[in-house]
Amino acid sequence: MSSLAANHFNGGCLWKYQVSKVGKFRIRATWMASSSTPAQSMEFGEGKTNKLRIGVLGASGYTGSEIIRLLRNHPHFQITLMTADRKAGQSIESVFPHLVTQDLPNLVAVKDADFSAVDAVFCCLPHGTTQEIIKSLPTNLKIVDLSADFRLQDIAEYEEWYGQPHKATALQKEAVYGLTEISRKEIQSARLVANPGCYPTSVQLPLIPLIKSNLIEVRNIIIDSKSGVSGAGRGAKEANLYTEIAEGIHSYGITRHRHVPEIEQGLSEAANSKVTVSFTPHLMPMSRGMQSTIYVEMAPGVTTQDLKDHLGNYYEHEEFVVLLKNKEVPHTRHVRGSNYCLMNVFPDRIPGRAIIISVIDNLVKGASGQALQNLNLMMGIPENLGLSCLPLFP
Ligand SMILES: NC(=O)C1=CN([C@@H]2O[C@H](COP(=O)(O)OP(=O)(O)OC[C@H]3O[C@@H](n4cnc5c(N)ncnc54)[C@H](OP(=O)(O)O)[C@@H]3O)[C@@H](O)[C@H]2O)C=CC1
Ligand SMILES: CC(=O)N[C@@H](CCC(=O)OP(=O)(O)O)C(=O)O
Repeated sequence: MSSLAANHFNGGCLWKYQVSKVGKFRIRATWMASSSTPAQSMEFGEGKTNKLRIGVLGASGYTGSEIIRLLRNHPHFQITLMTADRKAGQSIESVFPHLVTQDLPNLVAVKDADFSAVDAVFCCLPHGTTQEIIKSLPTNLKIVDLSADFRLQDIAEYEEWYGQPHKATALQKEAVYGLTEISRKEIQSARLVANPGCYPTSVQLPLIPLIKSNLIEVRNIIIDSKSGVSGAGRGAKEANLYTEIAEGIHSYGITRHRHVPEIEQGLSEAANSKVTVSFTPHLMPMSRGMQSTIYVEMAPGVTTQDLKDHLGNYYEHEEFVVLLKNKEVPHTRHVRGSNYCLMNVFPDRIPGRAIIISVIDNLVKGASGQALQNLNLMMGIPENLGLSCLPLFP
């Protein structure tokens, strides 16, 4: 059993956290220790709520609605601003009837938003639009951006894969790539975090630790990924009609999906050399969930058990990344609606190769859940606040 402690200021009080770990699971205890100065409490916002005031930009979209759902169970965050584009002016229950029981502000257009009543924002907007909107936000705000706009360090690469020049290059330099379990230290001190894409999360969580320890070769990495349709957002698109999606699957973006440079950026950094991957995503007839099946070549003398042992040790103390035991096969059903990434490693029939399978919920660990983990970290509070719900099953 181990423990770690953290302090933060909220509503004029210093809250002390003691996080105790027993094996894989964390038990959290909180208590109020003493009064803080007004200046310190400013860090967490002022006003009637005594909570950190959160803006959700793009609250009428799928990832925005997941942020709202997760924040329902957050002890220190309260939503005070929600924006939409076409749906500006509407109430949240008219857009998402499942949120009717929540006491939330109406949706406003970004141009009409009052950011003086906000301490931090989740930016759940389409890429391209996001850069200019973030550029115009007050610089005191903490921001977690769920779009792809600040993920690629090389702006020439951004232009190549996203088909438009980057319009906020200074902010791009400031942004920290938010793959939580890998870059926790950098995220803690960041003001702007670029939340990873869903496919890159499912691929990098298993591969980065193995590459860093030279357990797999960085050539011939083949990634076969499958996503639920919510990955494409809520906007109406002909290709996403029930009649186009149901009872069939199809690949898309073969060799040119915009997550290729993001995956290669993360793996190259881990390898300290340029890594090129084969990546093919598929659209599945399911509303949410994502699986990546990854075929790798092991380094000379390395066995699949070595890969398992390493991933097991690497993630031993992580709440949200779990290496399955024995030959258990990860299943998207087992992460549905939760912030978990489940993974396992299997021997391939081809000697020297291994098959790694990882699953996440694209909207939670692949988007809003990881974004909340990151904002918790940026605020110096326990990373799992609002996130420790079990998956929906069946
Ligand atoms: N869906 C997923 O699984 C994942 C998505 N992401 C990324 O997160 C971001 C949000 O995705 P998602 O929630 O799926 O998208 P949605 O299409 O479901 O929602 C987009 C939101 O942005 C608003 N919006 C659209 N255009 C504009 C604009 N020009 N100005 C201001 N607001 C605008 C929409 O408002 P309105 O409804 O009124 O039109 C809506 O609230 C995207 O960048 C996406 O790529 C990242 C990881 C996973
Ligand atoms: C099924 C589907 O369409 N998925 C989206 C990826 C969703 C996501 O994570 O992408 P960003 O955050 O990078 O936008 C796609 O392939 O473009």
